[in-house]
Amino acid sequence: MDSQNNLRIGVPSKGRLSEIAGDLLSQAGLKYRRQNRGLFARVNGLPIDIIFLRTDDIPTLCAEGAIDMGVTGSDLVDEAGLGSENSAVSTRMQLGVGRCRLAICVPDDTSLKTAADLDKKRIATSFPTVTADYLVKHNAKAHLVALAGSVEVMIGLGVADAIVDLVETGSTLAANRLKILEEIGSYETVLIQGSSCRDKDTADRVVRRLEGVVIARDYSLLEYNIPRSKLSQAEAITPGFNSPTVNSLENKDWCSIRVMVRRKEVIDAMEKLESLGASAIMETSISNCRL
Ligand SMILES: Nc1ncnc2c1ncn2[C@@H]1O[C@H](COP(=O)(O)OP(=O)(O)OP(=O)(O)O)[C@@H](O)[C@H]1O
Ligand SMILES: O=P(O)(O)OC[C@H]1O[C@H](OP(=O)(O)OP(=O)(O)O)[C@H](O)[C@@H]1O
Ligand SMILES: [Mg+2]
Repeated sequence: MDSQNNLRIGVPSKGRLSEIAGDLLSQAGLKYRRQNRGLFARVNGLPIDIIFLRTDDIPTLCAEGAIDMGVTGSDLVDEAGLGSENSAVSTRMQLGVGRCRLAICVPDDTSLKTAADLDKKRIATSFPTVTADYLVKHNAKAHLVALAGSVEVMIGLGVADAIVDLVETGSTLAANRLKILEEIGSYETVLIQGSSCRDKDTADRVVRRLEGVVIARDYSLLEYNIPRSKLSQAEAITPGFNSPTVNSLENKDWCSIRVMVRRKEVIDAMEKLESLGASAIMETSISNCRL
């Protein structure tokens, strides 16, 4: 196939999402070699090119049709003004990683109570579009100072009365003696697709492959034996992704169950199943799946 028709996927060239995106694509069987600081790589055996870009440029370049798909933060999709329905990009998948919140933050000892109190104040942020939208909804007219980074120090420097920035663990806020006044939104890493995508079949294939990895990361396979008389109670504890697989055992009064369970619920489910009378309860991790 002519490489001009290859599906182009934009991947962060540096920063925290660069490794996250690379690992996901590699686990989904999209193998490529990035040479030195090259900005382009061809995927082995598939009609796909990887373009390495700044994370915050990926939504706009996808909307412009320069790339067909991209891995980026949903916060950056919103900030590019592309978060609404009917826009030039759509979110194909939430990737279950890179979770963070965007928040209005103020000094620990502030007298400010709500977003409305920010009227006539100064706010420093790397998210002027999302911030302006939020302030309009809360009837506050503030002066926005748009910056590329290190936003948390701006109150101390006298540049602003409040900031709007991403918060993950909250440790940067604590280190700068700031606290959250209001949360604007919750975000995560997403796979986006442009409306003029040049190869929708390959794009769907990429989505299916990534779904296999993302679901597998979230779930474990649980197997156990249970008396048939307890089957419906066991099914209530582990309803499964679709429904559990029930197999017969030599002893007709018993059956064996195979079921997918959210990883964070496994220990709790094991305890409940044991109390119910289940035996040989085993958890196996899954690295990839098709449901
Ligand atoms: N703690 C966090 N701080 C900032 N961004 C985060 C955090 N956790 C997840 N993210 C996501 O990562 C995106 C930033 O990705 P980027 O590739 O620019 O990484 P970076 O490490 O912030 O790079 P840079 O050094 O250029 O600031 C955010 O838009 C957000 O979606
Ligand atoms: O709640 P936390 O876990 O502390 O994470 C949030 C901090 O991390 C990010 O900064 P980054 O490291 O990207 O530096 P930057 O400001 O230079 O972009 C973000 O802008 C916050 O400052
Ligand atoms: Mg950053």
